[in-house]
Amino acid sequence: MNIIKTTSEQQFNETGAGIIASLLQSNPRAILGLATGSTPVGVYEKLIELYREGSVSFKQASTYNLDEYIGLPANHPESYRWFMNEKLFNHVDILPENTHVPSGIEADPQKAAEDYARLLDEAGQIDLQLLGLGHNGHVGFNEPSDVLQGPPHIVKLDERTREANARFFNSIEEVPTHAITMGIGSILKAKQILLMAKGEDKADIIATALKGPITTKCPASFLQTHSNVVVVVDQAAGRWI
Ligand SMILES: N[C@@H]1[C@@H](O)[C@H](O)[C@@H](COP(=O)(O)O)O[C@@H]1O
Repeated sequence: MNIIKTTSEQQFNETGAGIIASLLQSNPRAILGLATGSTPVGVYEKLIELYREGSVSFKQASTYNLDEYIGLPANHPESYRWFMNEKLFNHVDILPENTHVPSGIEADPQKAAEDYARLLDEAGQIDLQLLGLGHNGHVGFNEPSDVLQGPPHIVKLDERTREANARFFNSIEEVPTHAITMGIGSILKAKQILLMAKGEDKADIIATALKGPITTKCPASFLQTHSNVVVVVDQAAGRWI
């Protein structure tokens, strides 16, 4: 596991974006697994900058997002499809049909999860999976539990996760109770994983995830079983690792 401790917000974002940009430069047809949340926002801004400078293109790339809230349509400002369009896709040369986010509005969410699983299988191996980290050790929306699931599936969100994400909604009541997420198996299939975390509030959980026991109670701990993980943290999140 390669741990990179950055010393400024700018370096944090540049490091994450640099890893993604180098992949796209060496393999323009790269398949990227992307994440939402506040952590990757600056990384996406930097990637847009690199695209505008002409140093990176997404024209032949394709993307698969980790997760989506159940019940939020693509035009809801808190849906992850909207987030991705706003924060990255609308500003680079990626073809819309090459961007994939699970659908949160299907009448049968279980089937939507199975459809996403099929789509991922057809796509082949993800070259690089970008991940943020939840305060409870979740990755994507794989919440701590007695059991974890491998393929994409429906999850009931932890109250802690809903509270953490309530900052993006008008009230906690508006935060969906369920989501569709890639499973831990889908995530671990990626060729390379880029885990990013910043801020003091992530210091304990990232140490637990990377140095503690591998347990379903901390889904991110399964990243210890992957042979190609790069971890990018700031000083605050990285203090115990
Ligand atoms: N489903 C997302 C995760 O993919 C994300 O990594 C995590 C951390 O979010 P943040 O980066 O805002 O701390 O929480 C969200 O709930």
